[in-house]
Amino acid sequence: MTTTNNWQTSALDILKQGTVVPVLVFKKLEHALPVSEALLEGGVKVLEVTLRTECALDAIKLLSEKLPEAVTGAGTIISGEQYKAVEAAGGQFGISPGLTPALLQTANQGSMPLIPGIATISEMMTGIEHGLDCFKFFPAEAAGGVPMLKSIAGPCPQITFCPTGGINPANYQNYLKLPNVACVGGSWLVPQDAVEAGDWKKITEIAKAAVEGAQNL
Ligand SMILES: O=C(O)C(=O)C[C@H](O)[C@H](O)COP(=O)(O)O
Repeated sequence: MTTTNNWQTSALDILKQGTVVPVLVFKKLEHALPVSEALLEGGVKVLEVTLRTECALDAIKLLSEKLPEAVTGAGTIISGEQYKAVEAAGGQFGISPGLTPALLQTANQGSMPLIPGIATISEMMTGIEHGLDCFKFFPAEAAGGVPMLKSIAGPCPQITFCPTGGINPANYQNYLKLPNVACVGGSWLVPQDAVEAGDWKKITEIAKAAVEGAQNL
């Protein structure tokens, strides 16, 4: 069952727009703009706002309106209802930690690309059956890391990944060197203590270092 979708852009286009994708947890709506501006200043363009906090949808709406130069989407989508809510809020993409056939069917009826998470070959095959060729690999480090992605590239070289989970400044380049990895995601890019302290400069510095380190690998 290969399903075609009417997504406004492809999942691969989204993944290719930023080599490092911050996993954002906004506890307060007022943090959304300054944090995102600091990330843009550091060269980070794709923003994954997790739906883990109450203000997440409002943050996606705000960033979509105020920062058109960013590519704002949602993380932690675990239901079709959440997918639709993100779409309605103006999100440009959705990322989920895992996948279910119901979620994939909802996404295939929508206009927003979904990048669902997989940790096993069988989950990836379920995604492929629904017409997908881009996945989050989550939790990357715990689920086999770089060796797992190298193994998957054997039978399925056409599949592209955004590994997330346990990625940090010491290991992210190892992932980005793989031909089946377009970008990596992680919370290390936006430390909560910097957000709480309003240290936007620090967030720009971390972003800049990560983006520079991703170039010329
Ligand atoms: O919220 C989601 O949608 C998730 O799937 C989980 C996040 O992607 C990871 O929690 C990020 O992992 P760390 O960079 O190790 O903190």
